[in-house]
Amino acid sequence: MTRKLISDPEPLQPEYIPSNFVNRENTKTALSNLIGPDSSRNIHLQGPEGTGKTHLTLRQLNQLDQVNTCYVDCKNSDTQYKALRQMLQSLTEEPVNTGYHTSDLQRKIEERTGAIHTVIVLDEIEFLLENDGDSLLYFLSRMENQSKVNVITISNQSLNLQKQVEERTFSSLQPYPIQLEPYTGEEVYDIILDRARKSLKPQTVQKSSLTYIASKTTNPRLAIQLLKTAAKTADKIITENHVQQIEEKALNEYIDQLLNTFTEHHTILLQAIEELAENTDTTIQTGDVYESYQDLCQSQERESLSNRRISDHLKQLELLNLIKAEYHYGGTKGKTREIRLNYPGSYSKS
Ligand SMILES: Nc1ncnc2c1ncn2[C@@H]1O[C@H](COP(=O)(O)OP(=O)(O)OP(=O)(O)O)[C@@H](O)[C@H]1O
Repeated sequence: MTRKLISDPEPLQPEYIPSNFVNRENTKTALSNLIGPDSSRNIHLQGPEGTGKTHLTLRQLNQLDQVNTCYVDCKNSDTQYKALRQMLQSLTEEPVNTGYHTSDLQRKIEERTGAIHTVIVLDEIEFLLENDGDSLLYFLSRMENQSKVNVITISNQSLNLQKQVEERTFSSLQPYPIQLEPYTGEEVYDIILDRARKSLKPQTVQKSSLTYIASKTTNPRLAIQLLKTAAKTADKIITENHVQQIEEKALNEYIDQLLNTFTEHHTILLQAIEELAENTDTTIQTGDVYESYQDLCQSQERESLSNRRISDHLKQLELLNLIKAEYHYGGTKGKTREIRLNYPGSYSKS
């Protein structure tokens, strides 16, 4: 990162957890009452992208003493097996080899959680539920040491947890629901103002440029990315005009970051959809996406994946909210999907 305008790059990084959260007092209080050795409640946190679900939870975990914590990002650990390995790794602070059977991992986790209060966070749980069903949640909801465990599930707005899991799982889990509402423009303004104050040199950002960013998106993650890209590229001062010039670059960096734990095929697939979207005002058929994806693979001399795998990749792009899909059932082709791009904020590709 260039340092011309930036005095401290940390507050602009995705993993930076702020000490002050703008307007989330109620959520902070709820989390501190519900998580920890005095509680065995399970929680389901839900809300649109960037509303602070992950960082508010991590902040709460950081404040707990004498407690084991396991954080699992289900985007990467999207099967019961991978998630259990990740949990055991967190609990033992040692690598866990792949030779174990699922039931061995479950037993070891039960042993560990019996000794000391444990908080298990399953972030972006929709990826695991979509890919592998609810067997992990069922196991967690029936563990022996329920009184010593908090299970926290976090999901985006589209998941209906109660519908997605079996009734027996939901009724033993009984998660306390916490709903996070989207931010207003003023709240996004306050969030980026705070980041600008902490990371930029004095008098390097015009107020109108922050107002402009806050008018473009209610997602603070994207807003912070806009500020960061603007700060890295401006000469002396960030003006509204400068933000307008770097918007597309910032959007691309934001999307790269969302996709950085996925494969190159996800990127190629999104590129195929972008190209199709440029040439049509209506929705895109899945068959056209496959074709266009295969053409792109060929032009890049890469082997393309099967339709079955590409279908799973499309679902993941949908869960990342980068595309919207409408499903149609019946007819000669069985289940079909119509797709359109869904870029964050009020952005579309020019
Ligand atoms: N109230 C707030 N005050 C300050 N910063 C915030 C606030 N809410 C969110 N942020 C910042 O916005 C970014 C996104 O937050 P976070 O990752 O916690 O959101 P999320 O709801 O988990 O998003 P997603 O569902 O997309 O994973 C982070 O940089 C976080 O620090």
